[in-house]
Amino acid sequence: MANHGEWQFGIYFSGLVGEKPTLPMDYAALERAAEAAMSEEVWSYVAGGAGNEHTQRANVTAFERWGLMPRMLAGAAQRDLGVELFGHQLPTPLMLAPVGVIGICEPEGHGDLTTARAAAATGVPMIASTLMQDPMEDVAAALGDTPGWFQLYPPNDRELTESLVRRAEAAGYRAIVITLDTLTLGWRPRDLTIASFPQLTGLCLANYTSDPVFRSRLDAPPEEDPQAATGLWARIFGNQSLSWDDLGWLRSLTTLPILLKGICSPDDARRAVDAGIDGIYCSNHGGRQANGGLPALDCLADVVDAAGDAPVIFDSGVRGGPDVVKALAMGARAVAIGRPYAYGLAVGGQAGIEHVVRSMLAETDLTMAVDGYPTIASLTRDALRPVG
Ligand SMILES: Cc1cc2nc3c(=O)[nH]c(=O)nc-3n(C[C@H](O)[C@H](O)[C@H](O)COP(=O)(O)O)c2cc1C
Ligand SMILES: CCCCC(=O)C(=O)O
Repeated sequence: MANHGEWQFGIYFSGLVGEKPTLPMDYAALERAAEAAMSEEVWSYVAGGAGNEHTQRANVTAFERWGLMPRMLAGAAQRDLGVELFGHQLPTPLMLAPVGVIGICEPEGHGDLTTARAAAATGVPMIASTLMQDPMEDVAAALGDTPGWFQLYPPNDRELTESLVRRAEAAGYRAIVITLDTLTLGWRPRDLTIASFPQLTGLCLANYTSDPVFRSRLDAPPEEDPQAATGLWARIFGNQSLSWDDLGWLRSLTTLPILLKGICSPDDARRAVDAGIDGIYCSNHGGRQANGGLPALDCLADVVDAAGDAPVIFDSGVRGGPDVVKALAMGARAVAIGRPYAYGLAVGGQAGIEHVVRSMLAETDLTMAVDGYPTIASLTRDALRPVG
């Protein structure tokens, strides 16, 4: 059994064992190292966002507008970061957000499997994207006992949608996350300039090309005519006519918990819960889709209030332990990271992801220790004050 507790009490400090760390110890250094490690195409794709990237930057600076109130003598010598989600006890509230094309962040092109192995080693759940270089079954096997959720981009083909959900169930994923904010791709100037997007996504169609329904739609197998497979994928990927009326049908496909990702409006959160959705994933896709929007953090509290008993997962702009703590205090049940672990993978492979995860957990744990919050339950909105 892997030791998932290495981050506790901040012992994940290379300095404590007297060695100079070989991996970056802060986010700015991680970003610089990732840019140096990645090709220009991959860097533009992963680091970039929509438009002039205002929303992407605002996601990060939104955290600076909130401060944590330190409490003394609060019994925080021992912390418990455990949370319950859909009947499962998780050791920490951290999750790996779905990053389609994570495979390309690793030269060997098996970044999905590497991510799953890092998730297994740290006990931090992975949300596996529909867009992967390795099929979901292989990724689920690499996760072992660590929970995996499957992120669904519902294609414009009901039979294929059903097949993907059934496969996810059979492979052992424990929840389905339906992403709603990317039914079409946002305006991404960096990708438009480098024009690399079709090549990069074309590498990540393993969940489609391994699917019997997808294959049945092709005249020749994808191995013989990859271009036709990519063309078909491009035609069925977007499902812009998806509506609230389709949720009943999506709900009927599985007994697994379903979450909707990309929810920022409290009205949408309410509507989702009314439609039998089990969890809300508050996110603006890390600022990669709509520019000119609100920072995701600014939407979180209202979404939590509207979701009632349904758990809310949060991502977009989380860059360190204090951000995790602030999102939890706002009411998120769990907090996910996207770019940080993709950069970890580019810089150090599996060890790089583990380093990012353990550093973030160590900083979360230490923030709670220093500020006097022993448990996730002790983190309420009372712990937060607007800065200035
Ligand atoms: C390169 C890249 C690919 C992504 N692919 C997906 C995806 O396939 N499905 C999805 O729901 N979200 C995807 N996202 C969005 C992430 O799940 C997450 O919402 C976002 O990265 C969080 O913001 P952060 O990068 O600031 O942490 C992707 C993000 C990045 C950076
Ligand atoms: C076609 C969607 C690509 C994956 C994605 O979600 C992203 O790049 O943000």
